[in-house]
Amino acid sequence: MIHCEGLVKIFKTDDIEVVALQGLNMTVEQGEMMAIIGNSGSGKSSLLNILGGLDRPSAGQAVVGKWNLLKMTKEQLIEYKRTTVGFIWQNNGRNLVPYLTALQNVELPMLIQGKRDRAYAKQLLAAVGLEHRMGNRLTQLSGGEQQRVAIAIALSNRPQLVLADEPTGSVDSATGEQILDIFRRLNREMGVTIVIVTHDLSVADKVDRVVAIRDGLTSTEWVKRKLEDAALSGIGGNPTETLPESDARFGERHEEFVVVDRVGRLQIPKAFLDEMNIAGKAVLEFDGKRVWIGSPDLPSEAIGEIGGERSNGTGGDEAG
Ligand SMILES: Nc1ncnc2c1ncn2[C@@H]1O[C@H](COP(=O)(O)OP(=O)(O)OP(=O)(O)O)[C@@H](O)[C@H]1O
Repeated sequence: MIHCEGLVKIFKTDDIEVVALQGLNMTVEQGEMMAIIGNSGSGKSSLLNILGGLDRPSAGQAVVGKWNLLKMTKEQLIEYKRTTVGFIWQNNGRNLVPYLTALQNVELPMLIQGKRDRAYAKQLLAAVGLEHRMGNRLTQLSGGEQQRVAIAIALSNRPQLVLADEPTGSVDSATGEQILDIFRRLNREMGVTIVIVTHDLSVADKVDRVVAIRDGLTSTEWVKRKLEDAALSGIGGNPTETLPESDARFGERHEEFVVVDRVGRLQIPKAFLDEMNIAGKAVLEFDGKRVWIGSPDLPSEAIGEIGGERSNGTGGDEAG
């Protein structure tokens, strides 16, 4: 559904250039529900805005379904936004009209496109659990209910892809959980691909996969373990070491992978680099099964020894 390769986004202001995405690679399968996680300024919104057709990439590849986001004309971009993608923001004021009812709000984008479908609008509001609130004005709804109206609106053009930027950011945790459950149901029942950008680690429990973005690049990926795998201990090393905010509970349920791009580049977590005293360059050794990364100050036999110990299962934490 989504394929980004070497994606670059540069923001130019008068005297400064900010490289928000530095050659990012990411693939999302059709029908997947996944989350993108990362610190403030890591490039999450830049990526989501590109995928939503709200902003143009500077270079690289970004393909969503049949659409090539780098090569689209203005007219194609409008058509893409109208037919393929639905957007949900944390601040849902961006796509809600306060003095209209919930139902009128959902019908509005349909009207603009000349395709009003009251039955479908009602069906969407029922799907987000608001059948009893359809006739209420937005000002009469709670923040969580308004967010559910925003989800119904995002689905009003029957999109194949829904992009949600911090959808649980401004609601309490119980409402946040409800919203994620709605996403999951829509994903299962309607087959919509869902990409959620968040700081919120509890989202990870509700999605199939989490991709971390660091400095404008995908760095680490966590895939939800199958139940039987989760019962086994020790798979995937010690994920909590590199998890954002070290959430051990999350680590127990997900298997961690480092993202390696087509030309073999990967990101080593800063904590590991500091621990190993690596700055600027490192030495690499391949023992036939694993690649070991060490500081240039470490004699190469030492890396070999560590490798030997590890493959015998007696070593400590992994270095590479
Ligand atoms: N319109 C813009 N003009 C200039 N720089 C920008 C613009 N939008 C984003 N940036 C810069 O690009 C980088 C990535 O920003 P982005 O908003 O994508 O990060 P983010 O991960 O979504 O952060 P947050 O979680 O705080 O929203 C930051 O350094 C930011 O300052």
